Amino acid sequence: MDITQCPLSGKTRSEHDLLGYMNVPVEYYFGIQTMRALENFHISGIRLHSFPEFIRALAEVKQAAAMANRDLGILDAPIAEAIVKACMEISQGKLHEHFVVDMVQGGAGTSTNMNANEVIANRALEILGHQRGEYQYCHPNNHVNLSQSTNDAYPTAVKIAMIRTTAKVIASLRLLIDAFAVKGEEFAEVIKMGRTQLQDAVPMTLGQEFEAYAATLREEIERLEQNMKLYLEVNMGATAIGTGINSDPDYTPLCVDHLSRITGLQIVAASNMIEATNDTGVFIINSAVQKRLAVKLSKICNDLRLMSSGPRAGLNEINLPPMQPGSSIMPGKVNPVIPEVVNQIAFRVIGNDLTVTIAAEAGQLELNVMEPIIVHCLFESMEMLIRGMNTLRDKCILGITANEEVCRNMVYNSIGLVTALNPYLGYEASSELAQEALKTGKGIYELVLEKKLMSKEELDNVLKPENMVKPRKFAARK
Ligand SMILES: O=C(O)C[C@H](O)C(=O)O
Repeated sequence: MDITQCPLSGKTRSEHDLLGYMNVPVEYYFGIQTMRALENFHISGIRLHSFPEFIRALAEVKQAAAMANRDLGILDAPIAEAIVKACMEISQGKLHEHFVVDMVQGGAGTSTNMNANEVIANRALEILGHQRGEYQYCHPNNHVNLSQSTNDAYPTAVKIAMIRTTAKVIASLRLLIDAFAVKGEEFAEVIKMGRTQLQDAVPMTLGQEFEAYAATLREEIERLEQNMKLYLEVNMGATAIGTGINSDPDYTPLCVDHLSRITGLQIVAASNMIEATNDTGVFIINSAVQKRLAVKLSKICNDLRLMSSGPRAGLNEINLPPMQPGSSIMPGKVNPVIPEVVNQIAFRVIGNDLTVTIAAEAGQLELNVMEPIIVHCLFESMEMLIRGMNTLRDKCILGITANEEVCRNMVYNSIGLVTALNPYLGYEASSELAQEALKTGKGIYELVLEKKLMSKEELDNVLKPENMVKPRKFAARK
């Protein structure tokens, strides 16, 4: 819930901008420019306060800028201190309900930047002992936005928030990987049929299947961590287009130093500010990395749905924990709702990646004005991935059980078992066996003994689970 949904006293203060005057409810810490954005952008319905890490990062950027301006002597110390205090309150979680603009907006993020500038200015005014709206003492543009433009402050805040949100994605991913690894060990002895093209292939263990899920997801940690490092390069001091107009030559290093200390991140200034101001390459990579993770999660969920299909007329190799009645008409039916919802998250992340790609491509000359939709997509994808992975782990993976007998019977009744006899009988004889088994309905095991192709001891040894699920030494072929 944000402040615009709360009951108001009806009292207002008058504020003006280049378009004229507006009455701003006294309860609001934001001012006229945020009011304009509220009127203009009823778009996604998702407001800034849905992403607290973003608000925290905006406050940290504004704090670093105020400290650098104070150090340079271009912002009076009492005003700087009030701004710093207001920013610290916000980064600690206060006043988030006043960050109300829609995430999706025209104007390259100016509405977001002004929402932050106005809330900080009004809180700083209170700290200085003035009334909200008395901007002659602390002004959103003149003081809070000093030495900045949206075009450096906004992407810098986005990057800091992305680093922290990515860390949360990694934390959830690690827990999910651990859950798959635990199941990998639990199912280490469960022999089952491996399949390619959805046809019987060769045996494996269910443990190998689950350990492979852990392994494929483990690779994603490195991809996400690499991406986090790219976000450390920022363009504070670039101001509008990277030339640094209206900023002091010493502002960038000072601001970056303060920002590093405030955030605890090793932030560096971009070497080419013009490039850094119009480039969205880091967002493209981040989106691609998220898509890669989403695609892998979705593939795994497809597998879980297949392996748990049934219970009587499907593969029925595993049981997913039942989460809810599946059907309004079919009594007793239970659906794999958790993998299904994770599939849908993946579709959304894949769609968001396309949006990010198109928006990144749409940059023109010195700026990419499409950054708000990029930012919205990236945050949405990350938040959905975090929730999706937590849900998948807690409500599905940890509770999976194996139908050992079903898995084993499918191996011993399968024609695919014949592949294990290849090295002993040769491809031709094995093919004939497979065809006969198919035609007669007899098992491979039975046929080999019937035709005296191998002794029972030899056959049992070859078909031991541990001999079929990993490489082994063979005698030379004659
Ligand atoms: O808001 C600003 O500081 C600049 C704006 O994004 C613009 O380039 O028009």
